[in-house]
Amino acid sequence: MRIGTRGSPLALVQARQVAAALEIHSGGALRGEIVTFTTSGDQLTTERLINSGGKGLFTRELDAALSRGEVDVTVHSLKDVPSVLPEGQRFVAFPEREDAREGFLSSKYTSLAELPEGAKVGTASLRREAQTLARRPDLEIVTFRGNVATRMRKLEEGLADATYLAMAGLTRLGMSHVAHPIPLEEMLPAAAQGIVGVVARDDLPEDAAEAFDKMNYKQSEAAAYMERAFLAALDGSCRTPIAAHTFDRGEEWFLSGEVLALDGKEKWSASGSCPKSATHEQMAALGAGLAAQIRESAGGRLPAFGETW
Ligand SMILES: NCc1[nH]cc(CCC(=O)O)c1CC(=O)O
Repeated sequence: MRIGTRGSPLALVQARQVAAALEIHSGGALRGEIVTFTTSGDQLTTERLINSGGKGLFTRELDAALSRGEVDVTVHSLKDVPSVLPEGQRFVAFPEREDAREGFLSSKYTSLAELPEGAKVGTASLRREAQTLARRPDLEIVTFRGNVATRMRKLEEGLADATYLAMAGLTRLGMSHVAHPIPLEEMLPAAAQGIVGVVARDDLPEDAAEAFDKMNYKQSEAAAYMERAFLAALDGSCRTPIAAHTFDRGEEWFLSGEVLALDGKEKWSASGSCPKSATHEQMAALGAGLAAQIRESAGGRLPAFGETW
């Protein structure tokens, strides 16, 4: 099986884990060969350009390669995957979710609360920017892009006093020790953060489909459907101030979502639950329902997402 992926260190770790699981779950009958692609998102270096580049920046080239049959499956960080997959493609596995929390990185401070008045926080994420300003309007946001090593160097150079990275990425790279995890209730992560999605064409052979089904985790799958439905109903992506997370409450899934004004001065939240036995449609209905509640309570004051692309 040819496994398409971005070439970043994190993407490669994720693709290799899928390749290893494929081999195990097919009893050695199937092997994975990693094929790397550079996506439009990888080429972005200009400040804020990422916010005007459109949806699917990190997936477009992989989607095309899968459609053309150059690869058999693609592996993605689910939070970078647009709400609607290309025609003829479907998810075949959501492996075990990694730590979904945000990580706080700083050489001097251990949390947002400790930062002195007017300190600089580096991020290129509109969600992290809005969530930061909501709690600390005095802070200054500076644009921070690049991989983990680049961002840590920027911190050391003093370009910012602190930054955020997803614990999932850091943990997969064996670097979770550089960050202070932020409780989920304190800073709700991006929808699908920490989840990996495996995508195939509709014509995936049965033996491969079975192997992917065995590496699928019900928890990751449920969270994927609920959080992505919430996001889709708000027409957002990981570059808009929308956050969502699914909590495990025994017999039920508890979905919590929020949308913020770009300056963090307003915040709309909604939450609800559904039984773990719910169908994908019922899960998606919960996500869409919470989004509708937020639209109603915001009454036309939601940021105009369409215009931020
Ligand atoms: N938007 C970039 C991106 N996409 C996935 C991850 C981390 C891994 C994950 O959340 O699954 C990151 C980096 C980050 O937000 O710190």
